[in-house]
Order: sequence, then structure tokens, then C-alpha cells
Amino acid sequence: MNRNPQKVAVIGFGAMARSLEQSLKNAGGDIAVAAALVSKGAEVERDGIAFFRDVDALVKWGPSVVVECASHGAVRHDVPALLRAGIDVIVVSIGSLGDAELLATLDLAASHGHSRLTVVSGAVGGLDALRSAKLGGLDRVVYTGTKPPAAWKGSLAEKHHDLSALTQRTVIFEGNAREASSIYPKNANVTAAVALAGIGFDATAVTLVADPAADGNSHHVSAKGSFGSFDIVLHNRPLPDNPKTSWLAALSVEQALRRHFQRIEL
Ligand SMILES: NC(=O)C1=CN([C@@H]2O[C@H](COP(=O)(O)OP(=O)(O)OC[C@H]3O[C@@H](n4cnc5c(N)ncnc54)[C@H](OP(=O)(O)O)[C@@H]3O)[C@@H](O)[C@H]2O)C=CC1
Ligand SMILES: O=C([O-])CC(=O)C(=O)O
Repeated sequence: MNRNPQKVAVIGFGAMARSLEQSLKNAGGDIAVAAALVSKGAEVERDGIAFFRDVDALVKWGPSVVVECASHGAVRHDVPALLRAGIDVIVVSIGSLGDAELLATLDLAASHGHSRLTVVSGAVGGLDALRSAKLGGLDRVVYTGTKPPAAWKGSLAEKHHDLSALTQRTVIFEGNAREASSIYPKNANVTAAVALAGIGFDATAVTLVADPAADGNSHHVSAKGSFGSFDIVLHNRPLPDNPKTSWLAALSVEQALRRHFQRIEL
């Protein structure tokens, strides 16, 4: 297994990847983003980073681990090839895993390449408790996500609501995690994290809200089962470059990457 901390690559070089790169740089350790797979038309340059526009070229470069910070499409089109090539991948666009066929493809690719796919906790928390509670039996898991109207721009919510004219808390989606994570691929990956840790994509109830009074992205997970019950609420600050994405999601990627290089996982 290649564990060279200087051969870390990212997929995508948007708000989250840039936050990760800067945070690692500020920390000054030996883990650094050294390569990035970016979209064909992307015009990006950064000292010390090799940019690739094709997954095969990235495989040839030989990353020790790849951190996906891009999109559901990247998980679908690029991650299987990396896993098959024996490269471990950390994914953040986990709403894509609501597609059972894709999940099976990734599993097969990892098995073929003797590699490992790690799913981050992202912008949400309490997943360890949810995973434990699941073993005793869960009756109900409910997720409610609230973001300011601007964070829903460019999503399906815009078709049904005049987001800039909203004056009160407005429910923009009610359903389950499978639908939510697929309809809102840039806003509802957290529903997949909750679903995977708990009672699955179909049984996890989801409500998504646009609230002009919200000053960040809130995530409320409510679970009930044989263990008892819990309610966890996170009030996350967004990344400066992307109001959709919580800073905590970028930090969870960094944390997963640091763990990848630990001999003792803390
Ligand atoms: N698990 C969680 O809690 C969270 C997960 N996310 C996920 O993280 C992703 C990244 O977030 P963020 O950085 O804020 O988003 P940004 O939109 O700021 O950046 C994403 C970047 O990835 C690029 N990109 C998209 N698809 C590909 C691809 N197939 N190959 C290479 N580059 C690609 C985009 O380029 P271009 O525009 O040219 O396509 C863009 O530059 C989100 O799309 C979402 O799926 C986000 C928040 C929380
Ligand atoms: O970052 C967040 O607050 C949540 C998010 O966008 C997602 O789950 O896709």
C-alpha cells in the first residue's frame, strides 16, 4: 500500500479542495495536496500542484490516496478506475452512493484493486452513535437540513420558489434520503451519510428548508430505537467561496485524510 503523504491528489479544485489545500499548508506538516484532477475546461494553476484532466494520467502519476471533492459525476466516472488501479479514495460526494448499482461497482473495483473507499462524515455529526444504535435496532431516523435561500440557488428549489423573495422559513423538499441526495447533489450529501450510518436511504425521512433568517447551514438528526433516542443539531458556517458547503465538511475531509496516514487511528 502506497502511504506517501506527499502524493495526495484531489478530484475537483473548488471551494472544498482549496480549503483543504490551504489548511494543510497552514498546518505545515508533510501531508500536502500535490495533484488535482480537474474538469477538461478548467483553467487553474497553483505552485506545487500538478493538474490532470484525465483520470488515466492521474493514475500514471501514482497518487498514494485521492480525495474526491468534486461531484456525484466524479464518483461515478473517475473513482472506479482509481480503486481498480489499487488507489485508496476518500469521497465527500456521498449522495451518489444512493445509487445501489454505483455502490456495487465501487465495491467490485475496490475488491479488484485491493483498495479502500472511505466515506467522510461531511457536514453532519453523530454518525458513530447512529452506527452503534443501528446494531440494537432503529425505529426512526429523521433529518432536517436548513440553509439560507442563497445556498439553494442553482438547485431544483429555484424552479418552484423565488428564492430571493422568500420572507419566511420554507420547506422545499419532503421525502426520503434516496430522493433528497439525488435531487440535491450539491446540498444533501449529508442525507446519504445519515442513511448509510442508520436505517438506509429509503427509510430515512428528510425535510429540506430554505430560511431567510438562517445565518449558516443547520443539520438536525433525530434518531429513536432500542438504545433510546438522540437529537443532534449542528449550526455550520459555510465556506467563504461556496454558501452551499459547510466548512465542517472540508474539515471532515482533512480529518479523514490525516487518519489515512495514522498508524494508530485516533
Ligand atoms: N458530504 C458532505 O457533507 C458534503 C459534500 N459535498 C460535495 O462536495 C462537492 C464539492 O464541494 P465544493 O468544493 O464546495 O463545490 P464547488 O462547486 O466549489 O467545487 C467543485 C469543483 O469540482 C469540479 N468538478 C466537478 N465534477 C468534476 C469532475 N468529474 N472532475 C473534476 N472536477 C470536477 C467543479 O468544476 P466544474 O464546475 O468545472 O465542473 C468545481 O470546480 C459538492 O459538489 C458535493 O457533492 C459538499 C458539501 C457537503
Ligand atoms: O455542506 C453542507 O452543509 C451540506 C451539503 O452541502 C451537502 O450535504 O451536500
